[in-house]
Amino acid sequence: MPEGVASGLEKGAPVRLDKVSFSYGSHGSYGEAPLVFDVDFATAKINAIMGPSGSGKSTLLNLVAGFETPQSGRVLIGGADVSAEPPSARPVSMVFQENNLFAHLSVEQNVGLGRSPSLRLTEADRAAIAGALARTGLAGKERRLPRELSGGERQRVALARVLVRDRPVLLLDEPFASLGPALRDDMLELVAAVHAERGMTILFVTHQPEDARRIGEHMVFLDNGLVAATGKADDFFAGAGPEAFRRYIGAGAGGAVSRDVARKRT
Ligand SMILES: Nc1ncnc2c1ncn2[C@@H]1O[C@H](COP(=O)(O)OP(=O)(O)OP(=O)(O)O)[C@@H](O)[C@H]1O
Repeated sequence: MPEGVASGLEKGAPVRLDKVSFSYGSHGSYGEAPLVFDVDFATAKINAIMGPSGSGKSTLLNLVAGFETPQSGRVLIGGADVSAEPPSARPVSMVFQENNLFAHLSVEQNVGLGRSPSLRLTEADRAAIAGALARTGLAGKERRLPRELSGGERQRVALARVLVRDRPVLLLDEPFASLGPALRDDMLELVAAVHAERGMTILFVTHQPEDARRIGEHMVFLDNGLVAATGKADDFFAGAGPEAFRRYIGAGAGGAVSRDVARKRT
């Protein structure tokens, strides 16, 4: 990966979408309203991104990652305009809900890709990979193929790769949505612990209010292709969020603002 954009960035680079507009297909000519994002994410914090299905959460992450290109406006990471940069040149890592791994490569190789796309690894790379595998509870599973792992273990491999890449921005697109509640809890703990160590800026798309409540520090709420509200996650869950947010989590999680939902880490 080209190091140009990443080098010199401190941990937890600021991420900003400056009047970004985007529409799929024929640039909106069939009447689809464009998605418009004008937002600053909290630097070095865990930003929860929530909103109804179709509100634009994945599109927003893809614009930051470079898988989509704005029709107008700018994507700024660490103050630099990366709008024209391909994904590989952007100082970000991304973990999806699934399919993060290459099926024919071992755990160790999948993690190694975070260090070198050609898997030409130095001793220092190998040490970093071993450290990341230990950190994510995968020591001893180095030689396994992804199909020989559980769903949770596969997501741990993806997180181990994030660790060895060591980028200042981490994009998480519902990475634990297909895991059961106990496993999801473990993974949230791991993300929170990694964030405490590394301090990267995290953009965390989730449909689960309890997940956002548990590790989210800042909230970005999308509605209908727009940033409808932003603020401290605690304030949103204390009922100070917009009516649309209360309706959303009320409908989606049976009144998740109540106190008995997973308590936030301190
Ligand atoms: N590849 C695509 N081509 C055309 N339209 C798309 C494409 N991907 C998404 N859209 C549309 O863009 C809008 C935003 O979609 P997006 O996937 O970003 O929403 P989301 O908030 O992530 O939804 P979900 O919570 O269901 O994953 C939706 O109206 C969706 O139908």
